[in-house]
Parts: sequence; C-alpha cells; structure tokens
Amino acid sequence: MGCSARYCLLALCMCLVAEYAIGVRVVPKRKKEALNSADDQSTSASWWQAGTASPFRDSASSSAFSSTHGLVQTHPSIGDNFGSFGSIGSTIGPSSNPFTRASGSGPLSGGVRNNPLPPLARSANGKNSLKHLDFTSSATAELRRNPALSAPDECARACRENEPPRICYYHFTLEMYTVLGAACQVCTPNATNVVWSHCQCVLADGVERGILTSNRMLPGPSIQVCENDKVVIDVENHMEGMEVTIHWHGIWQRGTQYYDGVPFVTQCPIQQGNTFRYQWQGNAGTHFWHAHTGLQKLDGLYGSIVVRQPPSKDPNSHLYDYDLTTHVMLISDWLHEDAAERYPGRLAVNTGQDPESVLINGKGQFRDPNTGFMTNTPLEVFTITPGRRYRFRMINAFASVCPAQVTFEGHNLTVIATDGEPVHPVQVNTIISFSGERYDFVIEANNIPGAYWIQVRGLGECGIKRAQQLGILRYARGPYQPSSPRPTYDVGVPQGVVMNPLDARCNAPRNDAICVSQLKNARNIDPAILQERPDVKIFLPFRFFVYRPEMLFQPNTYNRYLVAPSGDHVISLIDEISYMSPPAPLLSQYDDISPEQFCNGDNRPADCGQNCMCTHKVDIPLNAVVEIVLVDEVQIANLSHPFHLHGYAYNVIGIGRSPDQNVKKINLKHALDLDRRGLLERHLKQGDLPPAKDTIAVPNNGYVILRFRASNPGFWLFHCHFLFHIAIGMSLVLQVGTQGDIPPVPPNFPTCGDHLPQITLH
Ligand SMILES: CC(=O)NCCc1ccc(O)c(O)c1
Repeated sequence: MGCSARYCLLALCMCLVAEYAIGVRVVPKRKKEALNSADDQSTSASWWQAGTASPFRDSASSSAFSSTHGLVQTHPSIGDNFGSFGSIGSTIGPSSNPFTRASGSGPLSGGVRNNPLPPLARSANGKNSLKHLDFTSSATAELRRNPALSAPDECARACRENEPPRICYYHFTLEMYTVLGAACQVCTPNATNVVWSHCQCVLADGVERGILTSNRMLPGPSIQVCENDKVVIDVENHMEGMEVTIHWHGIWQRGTQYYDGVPFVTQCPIQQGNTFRYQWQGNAGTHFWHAHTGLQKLDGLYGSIVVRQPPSKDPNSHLYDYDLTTHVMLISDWLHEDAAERYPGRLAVNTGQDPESVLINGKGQFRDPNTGFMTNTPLEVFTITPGRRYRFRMINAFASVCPAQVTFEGHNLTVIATDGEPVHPVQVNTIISFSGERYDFVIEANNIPGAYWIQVRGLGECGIKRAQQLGILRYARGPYQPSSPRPTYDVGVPQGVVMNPLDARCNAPRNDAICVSQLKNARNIDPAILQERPDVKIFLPFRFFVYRPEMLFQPNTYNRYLVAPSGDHVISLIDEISYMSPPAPLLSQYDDISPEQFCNGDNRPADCGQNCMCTHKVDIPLNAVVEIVLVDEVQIANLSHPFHLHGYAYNVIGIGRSPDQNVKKINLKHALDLDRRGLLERHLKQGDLPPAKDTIAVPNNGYVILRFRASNPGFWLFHCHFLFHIAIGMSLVLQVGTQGDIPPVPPNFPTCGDHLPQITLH
C-alpha cells in the first residue's frame, strides 16, 4: 500500500514512520516497533513513539505533551490547577512570564511593550500548554500593539475573587485545510518543543479528507477565561468562496446581542478576506463556539469555551480538587467527506447524514468496515492522580441526529452542571447527550492506578454504522494501556445508571436512570418562573413535511429539501412554518426587510401551502415570563430533537410523553387537550428547582415544557440543533422587546442585502 492511500492505515503509518526515520535519522529497526505497536496504538505516545526515542515518555522535562500527560499539579487546590503553565496560575497583575511579556510591560501595567512577543503557546517554563487546547494564536499583531490585552494562555487561569478582569484576545484564522496533510511530515517527533507546539498537523481519526479549520487545529482554539473577563475574538475568514459567522453557544450576549453570530439575524455573514471582531463577556460555565453558517460546523469549525468562577461562587466546588484546562472533553461526529456531500443528500451511496466516526477532542481511530484495517492515530488521554477529584467539562459538538453515550470504565460520574448551569450533584455511570448539550461531571481517581477506557458511542441512527470512539483515562505514572480489552460498539463498557435516558420515562424516580427534568437547580430560581400562569404561553409543534417527488421537482420551482436516510425528501416545520433567512439581518437592518417576509402561527401568508416558507418570528414583551411547550410531531422512532435557545438559559419545567395509553402519537391537538386537563407534567412546586439549560432534547413522541423570563432583549434564534435540520428550516426567531429595547449595533457595523435597482439597459 502506498502513501497515497486514503486511509492512514497501518501500512501508511509505516510509510510515515519511514519518512520520519529519514528526517530524524532513526535506525530502521524502529520501524518494526511501529508495526508491533499497531495493536498498542492507543496513546498518543505509542503512535509517535514509533521510530523515535520518545520525547513523550520522559516528558517531565522536555515535552510539549508534559503538561497534558505528565502530572504537573501537586496540590489539591483549585489555585494550583494551572501549575502546568508555570507562572500563570499565580500571576495577578503584570505577568512575570519572561517568555510572553517584556518585563514591566504586562497586560495591566499599561507600560509600553517594546519586545516582540514570542510564541504565545509557551509559558514561563517553556512548555506548551497542551495540544488540543493549543492556545496558539496565528496572528498576534493586535496583542503586540495593545498592552491592555491578555493572551489566551494568560487568561486560562485559576479564577480568584477580587482579581481584576482581563481582556482576553484571540485571533481565529479560518481556512480550508487537510487532515493528514503535509504538515504531518514536518512536525517530527524529535523536533524542539517550539516546533511541536506550533505543529499544524491535523490527524483526526487518521482518515485523510479536506476540512475547515480555525488556526489549523481540530477542535479550533479553546477559549478559557474567568467570569468578568472580556473576550475579544478576531475572526479572519480565508475560506475560499465561503462566508461564515461564529456562534458562542451558551453565551447570553446581554448588551452585545449583535455578536451572537447568527447569519441574517444578528449580523451579515463575514465575507472571504474580511475580519469581524466579536466582543463579549461570558456567563460562567462550559460552552462552545461553532460556525452557524451552512454546514461548516460539521467540517471542523468548533472549539470549547470555558468561563470559570472563583470556587466560592460555584455551589459544587467542594466536590472537586481540580478543574483543569486539559479536562475539557469535546466530542464530535465526523464524516470522511465534506458535509456538503450529504446535503441535500444522495440516494445510493452514503445516503442520509449519519457520520462515519466520532472524535474526542479531535482525536481517534477508525476501523474500515470493509477491510477491517484500523488507523493508528493517537487517542485522547486524560491524566489523573490517585485520590484526587477532577471536574470534567464535556461538550457535545455533534452535528448529526445521533445522541452520544459517554462511559468511563471503572469510574462513576457525578454530574454537577449542565449547559453551564450548576445542579445538585447526581451520580451516574453513563451520560447520554444530544447535539449542543454540555455536562460537567466529577471523576474521583479512586480505582486501582492504571489506564481505563473511555467509550463514546453514537446512538440512534449511528447504531447502523456503529460509530464510536475510544479515549483513555490514565493514572499518572501508571501504564499507558488499559489492561481490559478494547470496548466494542456491541460489547462496551457497562452502562449502569444513565443520565438522560432515551426512553424519557421521567414521571417517577427510577434506579436505572435520571432524567434532565429530575435534576435540581443549584442556583436560585426567579419565583415568577414558578408561578402557575406564565405571561406568555406558546405551543410549538414540529415535524417534517415529506415531499412527493412530483411536487418537489415541478419545473421552475426550486424548493429546498433534505434526503433523509429513508430516502424521503423532507423539510422541517415548526408550527407548520419552515424558517427562511431574511435578505438582511433583523438586528442591524430591520427596516430593510419587507414586513411580508415575516410570519408566525397567527400570521400565515395567504398563499402559504403545506410547505410554508417565511421568516418565522414570534414577538415577546420584554420581561414577560414565557412558557414554551415543544411537541414532537415528527413521530419517527429513535429521533429526538434537541432545541437550543440563544440569549438565555431556560428552566426545564417538564419532560414527558402522553399519559394516555390509547394515544399512540402525540400531536398539538392532544397536547393542548392534556394541558386543559392538567395532565402535562410541570414541576412548579416549592423545592422542585427545575434545572436551567439552553439545549434540551424533546423526547421522541413526547413534549418538553420550558420557561424563562424574557429579560434579555434581542432577536434570538430558537432551533433544533441538528445541523441538517437547521438547513431545512427547523428554526424560528424570538423577538424580545421592541427595537428601542435592543442595543444599537456598533458604528460601521457591516451591512448586506439584495441589490435590485431599476433596470437601466435599454
Ligand atoms: C417520514 C419522514 O418524515 N422521514 C424523515 C426521516 C428523517 C428526516 C431527517 C433526518 O435527519 C432523519 O435522520 C430522518
């Protein structure tokens, strides 16, 4: 097999090793070791180890990996979490970091910085922070120019009370890029740390493909700041012929509504060659960023956001010793081709939108179902020290319809927060999550020191291709390899108690599962939320509309559609409307949009048929207590749609299915009837403490009730978070408040729109 093989199979890896061997003059005998390690490929060490005197084994002194794999922190206190960054954890005020700051001209001193900045990814001890959370920023001119700004690795710190906030600056360069591109041949294992920390090699699951990246990383750069910090991100779009916006999922954007990153709702898309500066202040929690335009998210445009708090402000801080930058766990589904290959979708080969693979922090391996060959790329490794308790921050960045099941071999998970909001701790063994959700959990290193499998399985439609990924939970100074056999899709890590069961039987406590609606909020709840009657109550049924091909392919009509795995040609409807973007952004150019563009359930355009397409907008008075009842009329087994609201966390008041055994399928009429009879489940009693979330799956053939106080004026997208369902209109906009309530956009905010002048050629 040659190096041009599409898959980085074992043979190809040998070939890569051979190239490395030339470059680094390693004795050929090592190649054999590469072969032998083929079955032993589960740590990043073993992959790169092949053919080198592994710099990662004795990483304590030299390796860029040391802060990830080498256990650096020794004191079980939050304040030492960032020991791996050298001075960062203890730096308050002007940085003492000689590598990133000219002395005396730190970020808060206001001094003149006359030394050029060396690489940002290095800290005082000269180590890179780590690989997948590489804080490298490709263009740092702004940082050099403006001494008030802090670099990413200065902002990723332990948060203390009374510490002055920082302004954290990031620069995202968006490009078309390649998995297993030639960069993978220049980042040689024996190169210096500097070279390695800037390595632009993207491995993913070892299968070559074109992708989209931010700063040539997958996931893209991690934003890790403290509450009250200001975050500035310059997004520079160099994707050939593509426009883009970035949404900061979970960030409420109070006061900065125009930086929410929704195309034609809060801004014009950023054109190729343009840079758009986002600026916001983050609410605490585990969040993430992703492209909100087209299908770019599925091609690689996503990354984590962590907004930390001083321990005194987290009601669950006593439950963990460490909250490390390295223990962010971003899971994503992965295709081996451009997402556009699946939209509108094919009829014969790779039908539907289901992913081939799953990644953990952009890493994994892939077994080719046809040949049985497995790629040899590194798996993600999380390192822990015996006796300590660790906060993990899990982000479900899936784009497809598959729920993801995360299980850690030999370790319980204590869930302490979801979607950034703390809950009373509950202990489970496995967590099922949907696209857009986040779950924070504590793992105690209380098992026999060793290496343990982490399994992430794609459920639902992903069961067909059996898409899964493995990672490793490793005790420091212990073995790299788990002693138990690799979990397979069918014989996996035992699941035990399930967080978020797919069957959504949530009306009574059970000992095999905990529903989201059974979690209890660990923060105070606005009492008005729990009043019997909300100010506004909105029923939103949603479903697909299935086109007959004769209707869809009528000459001179061009209706959009998605070819579902079933072969059905569908669009999405919420309250019988399929959302269409207006020609200009609602927030910044409202007056450029014809009133006829808008619609909602009470105002349907006269000629709107079964496939009614318009800009679905529901108006909500500022500060109203709003209740939304989502009703699943899709009625396809195995499919539960996660709804994400921008600008807010809502309280999940109830999750359920029809209590009427004779009702096989729920629909709007039945839900209204249940509501009249008081049979919809609402947790409004004192002490019910409904949890706060911004993304919740509506159980298949069921309903979800959520409430929020509409105190954040703006135009907020509310939508199914499945990527292909956004493309076919499963969205609407909530307009909270009037134009006058919404902050005006900054000066010179970009504009866009139709150009339809009079025809002047005679
Ligand atoms: C009868 C029908 O509505 N079929 C559509 C099923 C469907 C639609 C969209 C998807 O993403 C999906 O996975 C499955």
